[in-house]
Amino acid sequence: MVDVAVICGSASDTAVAEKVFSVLREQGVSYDYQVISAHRDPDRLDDYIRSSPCRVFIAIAGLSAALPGVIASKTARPVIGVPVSGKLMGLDALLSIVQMPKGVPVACVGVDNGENAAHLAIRMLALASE
Ligand SMILES: Nc1c(C(=O)O)ncn1[C@@H]1O[C@H](COP(=O)(O)O)[C@@H](O)[C@H]1O
Repeated sequence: MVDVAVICGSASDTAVAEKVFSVLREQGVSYDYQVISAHRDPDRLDDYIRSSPCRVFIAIAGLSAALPGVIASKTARPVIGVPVSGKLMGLDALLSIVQMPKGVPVACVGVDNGENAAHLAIRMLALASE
């Protein structure tokens, strides 16, 4: 059983994931880490979402960042997206994550701001434990 599932679209997003881990570790929150692309490996992503016992997902992705939205389409658990800076300073990923259609919500933190994704996840978890 883990509290948070952290998923990156690519191993190249690891530096942003490390920011998430550092806050979660500091606060004693358990997490699982996976690199799974919704674009490149949709079936494995589907399997992971179905089998993960986590309570919150943090999805980290750059470029055309479908990952957080695809996760949100497959679970009712909260999804926090972290846009990663890349070719367009992260604006492409930011807009991909923020502009979700109604009914499929994704919370979005600032570009490369893995720390805030972890802090927001911790606040969500606190709702259930208070
Ligand atoms: N946005 C996505 C998705 C996805 O949304 O499924 N899969 C990979 N990516 C992003 O592509 C960028 C370049 O990836 P590579 O470095 O592997 O070419 C990464 O920032 C990743 O998050």
